[in-house]
Amino acid sequence: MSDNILSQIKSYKLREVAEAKAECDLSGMEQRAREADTVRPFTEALQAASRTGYGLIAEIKKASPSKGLIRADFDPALLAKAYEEGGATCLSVLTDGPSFQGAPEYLVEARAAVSLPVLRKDFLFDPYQVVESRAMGADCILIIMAAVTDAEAAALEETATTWGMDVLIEVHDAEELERAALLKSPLIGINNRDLRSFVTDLDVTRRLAKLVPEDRLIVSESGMSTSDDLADMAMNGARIFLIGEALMRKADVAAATREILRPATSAMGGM
Ligand SMILES: O=P(O)(O)OC[C@@H](O)[C@@H](O)c1c[nH]c2ccccc12
Repeated sequence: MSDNILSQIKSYKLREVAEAKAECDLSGMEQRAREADTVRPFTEALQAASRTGYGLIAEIKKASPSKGLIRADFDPALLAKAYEEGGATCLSVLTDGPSFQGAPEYLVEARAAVSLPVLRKDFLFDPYQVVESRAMGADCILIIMAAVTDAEAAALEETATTWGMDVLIEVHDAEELERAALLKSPLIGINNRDLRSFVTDLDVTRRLAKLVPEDRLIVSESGMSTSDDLADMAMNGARIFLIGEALMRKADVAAATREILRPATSAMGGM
C-alpha cells in the first residue's frame, strides 16, 4: 500500500510544510495565530444542534480526486452564506490544493462571510500546520487516523488544544477507532469513504457507530445525498453529518441544505 493516495499526499504535504516554514518560521506563524479572530465553538455547536435535531457540517468542496471538478461556479463566501441560510451548524472548507483544488483563502473568505464555526479540511501531519490552521481562522482541525501514527495524532491534538481549537478525529475501521480512543477529543468522524480505494459505503457507519464509546459524539462523513440517508444514519446512532458533494452539485445550495435537513426539523420541531 505504499503507493496509495494517502502516502502520496503525505509526501507532498511534508514538502509544502518545509516550504511554508522557510517562508514563515514557527514563531512567526504563532504570531499570526495570536492575531487571528477568536475561536468559535465547533463541537459545542454540534452538540447543541444534535440534542434537538441533526447537526450538519456543510462542506465547501470544489473538486475531489475521485470525482474531479464538482462545482464550476465556485464562490466560497456565497456558498458559506447559502449553507448558513439553509441551516448548517458548522462549515468544512477544503484547503488542499493538489488533490482537492482547495486553498487557504477559501477558508478565510468563507469564514468571514458567516458566523458559523469552521473546520479546516486538510491532511495534517506536523503541529506547524495546526498553528497555520488557527492563523487562517480555523476553529477545528481534522486528524485522519489512516494517515498518521499515534504519536503524530497526539502531537496534533495537543497543539490544537493549546490554541483553543476543537478536533475531529476521522476513522474508517475498528482498529482506527480503537486508536482514536487514545485521544481526548469527543468528536469522532466515521468516514464512509475509504480514502485508499475511494469506495463509499454507508454500511461503515452502520457497523462502526455501535462501537463508539457513549461519551463521544459521532459524525457520519461522506456519501450521503438524501434526507433518507440521514434518517438511516440517525437510526444507527449518528445525528451529525458531514456532507459536501450532494449539496455542492445543487444550483440552489441553501434550498438543498434545508431540504436534506427537513425531516429532522419537522419530526423534532415540537409540532
Ligand atoms: O462529498 P461527500 O461525499 O459528502 O464527503 C464529504 C467529506 O466527508 C469528504 O470530503 C471527506 C471526508 N474525509 C476527508 C478527508 C480528506 C478530504 C476529504 C474528506
